[in-house]
Amino acid sequence: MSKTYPPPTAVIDPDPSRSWLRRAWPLVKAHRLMFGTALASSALSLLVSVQVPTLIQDALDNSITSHKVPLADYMWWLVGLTAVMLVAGFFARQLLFRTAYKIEYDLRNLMYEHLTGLSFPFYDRVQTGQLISRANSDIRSVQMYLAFAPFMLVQCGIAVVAFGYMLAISVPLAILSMLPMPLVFVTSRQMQRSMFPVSWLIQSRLADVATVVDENVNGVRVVKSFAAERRQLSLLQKAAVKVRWAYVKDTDLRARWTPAAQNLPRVGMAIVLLYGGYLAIQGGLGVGAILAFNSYLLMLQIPFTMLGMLIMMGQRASASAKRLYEVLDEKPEIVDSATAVDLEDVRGDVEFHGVRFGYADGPDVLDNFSLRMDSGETVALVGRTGSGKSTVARLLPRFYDVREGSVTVDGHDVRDVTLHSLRDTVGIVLDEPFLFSASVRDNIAYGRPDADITDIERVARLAGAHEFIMELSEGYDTVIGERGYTLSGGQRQRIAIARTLLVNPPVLVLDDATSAIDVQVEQEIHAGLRTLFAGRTTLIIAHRLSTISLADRVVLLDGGEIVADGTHAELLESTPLYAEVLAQANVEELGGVAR
Ligand SMILES: Nc1ncnc2c1ncn2[C@@H]1O[C@H](COP(=O)(O)OP(=O)(O)OP(=O)(O)O)[C@@H](O)[C@H]1O
Repeated sequence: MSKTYPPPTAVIDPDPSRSWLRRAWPLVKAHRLMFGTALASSALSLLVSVQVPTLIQDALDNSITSHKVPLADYMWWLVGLTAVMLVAGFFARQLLFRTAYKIEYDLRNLMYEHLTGLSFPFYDRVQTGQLISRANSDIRSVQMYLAFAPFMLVQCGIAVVAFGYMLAISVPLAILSMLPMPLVFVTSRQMQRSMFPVSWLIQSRLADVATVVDENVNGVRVVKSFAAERRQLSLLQKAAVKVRWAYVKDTDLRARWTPAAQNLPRVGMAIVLLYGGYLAIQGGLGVGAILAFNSYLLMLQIPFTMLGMLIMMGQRASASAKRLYEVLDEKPEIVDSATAVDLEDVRGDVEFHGVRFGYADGPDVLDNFSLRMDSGETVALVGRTGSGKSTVARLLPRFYDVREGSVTVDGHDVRDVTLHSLRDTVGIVLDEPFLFSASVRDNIAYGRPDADITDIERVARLAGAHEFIMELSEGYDTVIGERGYTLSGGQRQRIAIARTLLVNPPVLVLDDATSAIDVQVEQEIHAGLRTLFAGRTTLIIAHRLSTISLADRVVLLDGGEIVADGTHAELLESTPLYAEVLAQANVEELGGVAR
């Protein structure tokens, strides 16, 4: 049963000329009620805590020293204030962290939603693994700053109130006791400044370790087949040593700076003791006042050390936000045009007309490529390796846009129809199909999650997958290992064919989709494949003679354009290159079998 999850409550401001904080502001604003209550509760709790030293001072001076007021009065006041601080502190923390995690949820979903919407050219260009592992820490640092910086500012604001109380007790003592505070600020700022680069280093080195581990795990089959475990291990060790070095450096710096930052305020206490004590001896100040002063000084120390941290967090968040925005500002290249219409009642006439295409800024892969496929026709596309066959396949569902010319389905340019309806119309099966770590049933039903088991079994039979699925330990409920590695290449391909067939697309593209299926098994499923192709326009990219024989027509691709078009027998007769390509492909296959 599928459950729908709430979408992000806000999006970032799209104007890239604005500061990162302004652009992120809508994320905070979306939770303003909760966040505002958190900040108000925190301010209340802090305001009350500022009263406590004064209360103790009065208790000392009025009850203990001079017995003017019963001590119990102060005790009840203290109990009352503590109760308020408890409740306000609870709400402050609860709501603050909730806001922080909501912001994080929004940011993470925004990123993921955006990444999902980006087109193939982006994924060709960017190292997505690094990007996603970095995104996690970037999201965290932006979230921390957005939620905790205002919280820290409230603390700083309360420090001003505390200082007001100190001034009310004694102006000269207040000023004198504050003398070490700039030093506290400078020290903590220095501390953060020297630790900032190291914390960056830790993050990027951790990302390096993650990459090595990821490659080791995902490439485990290559690693083991070359017996390269030692080499991989030493790569990992090298990366791990670098992480350790950075952590040790971080600890060194902490050990050097933290005691100074923590103990410097004691200089202020010494001043209070010395000058305050002098004033008390002179009779100008009560003992309670000295005690209250010390408490206020401690309260003031927190914001002064925090300011340094706040600046550092701001720098980090700004760098992180810029990286996130780089992705969020990336515009999907392949999108529905404003006037896009749905492809409906598709017959399946497909035409490539004078297509010129190349990847990114690269050279043309296809040049003046024209191909017409009538509804229901099965065409095999043959060509040397690298001649652009897969590229043709990718243009049909509009994974990429052509540089010149057009690709049409039923006469509609693929750029004029909605991507959704186009991709429902054109089913594509790749040679290395990606399967998910889910049950066989869920994998086949990927394009139609509500399909019932009868339909799933029907397409599995057509794709020649039913028999081996039934032999799996739990049949259709067997969970496939990561990327489908618990199945053979041919089995994976058959599941992928079934998955596409379930959607019942009127146009089908098989890009080397049966290459890993045993020649004999392929022959066995030919009857099924023929049934599949009947009634839909099918483009088969294949090397094998047996697969090519399923087609009504064969076209030969060379130098980015079609050089021959006809039946297999005609091409064999008229075009020496065709025979050459076939011979090469089938020799390779035989060689592969021999190896
Ligand atoms: N994503 C990509 N980005 C840049 N260039 C690419 C990309 N995909 C393919 N190419 C280039 O385009 C050319 C055609 O590749 P294509 O995969 O279409 O060939 P093919 O005929 O299917 O080859 P094969 O039979 O080996 O699968 C090649 O030179 C290849 O290097």
